[in-house]
Amino acid sequence: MLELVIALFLVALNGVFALSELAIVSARRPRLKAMAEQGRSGANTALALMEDSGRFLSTVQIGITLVGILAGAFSGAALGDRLTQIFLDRGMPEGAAEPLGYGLVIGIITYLSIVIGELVPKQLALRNPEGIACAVAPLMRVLSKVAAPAVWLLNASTRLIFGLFGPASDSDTTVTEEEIKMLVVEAESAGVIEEEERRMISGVLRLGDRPVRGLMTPRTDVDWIDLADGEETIRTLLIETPHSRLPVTEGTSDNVIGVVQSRELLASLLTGQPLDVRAHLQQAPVIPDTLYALDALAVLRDSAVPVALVHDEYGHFEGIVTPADALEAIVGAFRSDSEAPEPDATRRDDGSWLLAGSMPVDEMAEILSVTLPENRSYHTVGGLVISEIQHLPNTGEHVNALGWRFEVVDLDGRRIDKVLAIPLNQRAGATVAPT
Ligand SMILES: Nc1ncnc2c1ncn2[C@@H]1O[C@H](COP(=O)(O)OP(=O)(O)OP(=O)(O)O)[C@@H](O)[C@H]1O
Repeated sequence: MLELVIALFLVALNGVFALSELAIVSARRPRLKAMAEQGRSGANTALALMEDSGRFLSTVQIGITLVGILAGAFSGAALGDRLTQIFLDRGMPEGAAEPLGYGLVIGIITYLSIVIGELVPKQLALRNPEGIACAVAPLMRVLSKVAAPAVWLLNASTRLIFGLFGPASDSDTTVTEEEIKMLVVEAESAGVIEEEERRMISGVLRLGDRPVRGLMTPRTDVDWIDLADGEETIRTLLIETPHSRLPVTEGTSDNVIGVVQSRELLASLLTGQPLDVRAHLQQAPVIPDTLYALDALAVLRDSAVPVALVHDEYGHFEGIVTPADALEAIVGAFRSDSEAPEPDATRRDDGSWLLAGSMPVDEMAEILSVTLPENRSYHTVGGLVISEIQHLPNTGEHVNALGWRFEVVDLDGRRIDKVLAIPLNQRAGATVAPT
């Protein structure tokens, strides 16, 4: 009987080691940090064990190996003897009693070791790694102190063997952008950072992937002066524009020759001087629309004029970008004195979203939780709709894509102003063809 109790105890001990190992290895560091800040006991110890994972894993390995040896050498042999004796007492021949007795003991102990010693504790550990890590960490720390000399020997031997294979490759330690994004989402759900901070970090990371076309003010919205404009037209523009820098074109609208500050033109008008736009011209950097926003920001930083003129591959003037556009891509739209900004996306009670046609498509992908095709040629929600529908749509037309139905609800001229996005699983029987 005592042998049976010892065997079960060893199996359970194996389970404790398996549980502790998986819980501490798979616990998320930001969540443990948050628990430590909330005063949860064991959280700091678990973090310390994670920091020194080599020593912790060696301790667990020593524990599991010792338990296995003890279970086999002591209780296995003793239980095998006991069971063989029982079969002999019942008149079984010795040649059959011994293999049967030992075979049964090996089978039962193997079964219990796998189920109670490994599978159940590991499943348990995966369900709540941080909570279990906090609970087992103090015991594991005591054990790792007791086992320190043996652990040192194991670590030194492991390092020696790894040393024979040369230095570790960099790829193992490189953190990918995707991992950073996941970490930031986890940090937010663990309460380590605020939602607003998470949004800004995602916005900064997006700047490196987003072409400047996705955040520029398009040419249709730009207030600019043509050198051929009469004084009256320029006066009206200066009175009406809320912007302090205006691009200046000469000849064609694609030939932007620089920018002027509206303040300087107003000053010369107020002092009674003749309106000479060319005299106030400043050179602004010209950038291609495919340049990444991060690189555009570097161009603006090095430029004396904080406006970049965006041109496409054919040399057409496409729009302008200023540091304010980059900041807006990170923190969202600003309220100006003249008008409250309309949000790019508004969620409606039925789960659909009303989206601005000019909304950057990667921001849309984030709020709708969809993955955009790698080789896409569009940058805005309106561009997505046109690319899917394959023509300039009219109000009321729709197309199904990315698991959503996109319906054009408002046009501004030929420009798509508002799009209604409805999840397709909400509309039974939706089709994939434009109307
Ligand atoms: N001439 C312009 N026409 C249309 N949009 C412009 C013009 N100049 C700047 N913008 C846009 O206005 C937004 C704010 O830009 P920014 O703050 O750099 O200039 P601003 O509007 O002139 O304001 P400020 O007077 O503070 O410089 C950005 O989206 C920018 O692209």
